[in-house]
Amino acid sequence: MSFPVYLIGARGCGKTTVGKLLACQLSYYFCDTDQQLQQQLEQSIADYVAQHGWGNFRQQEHQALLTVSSDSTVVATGGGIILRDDNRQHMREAGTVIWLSVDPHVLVNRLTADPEIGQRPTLTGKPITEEIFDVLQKRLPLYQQAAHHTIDANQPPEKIVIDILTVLSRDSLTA
Ligand SMILES: Nc1ncnc2c1ncn2[C@@H]1O[C@H](COP(=O)(O)OP(=O)(O)O)[C@@H](O)[C@H]1O
Ligand SMILES: O=C(O)C1=C[C@@H](OP(=O)(O)O)[C@@H](O)[C@H](O)C1
Ligand SMILES: [Mg+2]
Repeated sequence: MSFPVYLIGARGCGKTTVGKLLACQLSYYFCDTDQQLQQQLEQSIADYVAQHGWGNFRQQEHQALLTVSSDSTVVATGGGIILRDDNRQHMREAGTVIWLSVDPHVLVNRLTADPEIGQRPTLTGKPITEEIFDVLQKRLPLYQQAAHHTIDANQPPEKIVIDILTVLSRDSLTA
């Protein structure tokens, strides 16, 4: 059975980028909870959060996670998916959870180069490249608790995909 593969990690760790490449290599579908949400809501995350707040966003995000969770699918989640217990439990039980672990200074460089501010409004009121250190510090235990595997994602996307395929093949051999 080809269960879903969930990519988790901080903003800018490469969930969307690596997810597309990984899906291609696995001949899986690719879904992104942020893209799913913005299409369904017909507005950017920034606009939705400005109007309805983060609490309502997290409820929408939970529903998007359930919607895109299907067999033979690579799911790129949003960086805050791990905040809800039910999201962490769902992903761990429904499929394989891969944490793309990236050094915060590398995240700063990537988010500076490509902030995608419509999708990534500030979480704390600080600029997203400043808040990343505190946000990541608070979320580390949740990424660790949710993940079946941790991958060093400070590398080029293609190398990350190779490392993910290696752990997935080990899983299938020991299943
Ligand atoms: N492994 C990587 N090496 C260098 N740049 C990367 C890597 N993964 C993603 N990026 C770049 O970082 C930015 C954020 O990537 P993205 O896939 O949107 O991350 P996420 O979905 O985790 O927020 C994009 O500009 C992307 O091109
Ligand atoms: O870290 C977070 O709480 C968020 C990360 C974003 O997704 P990416 O991690 O794909 O940027 C997006 O879901 C939203 O801005 C909230
Ligand atoms: Mg993304």
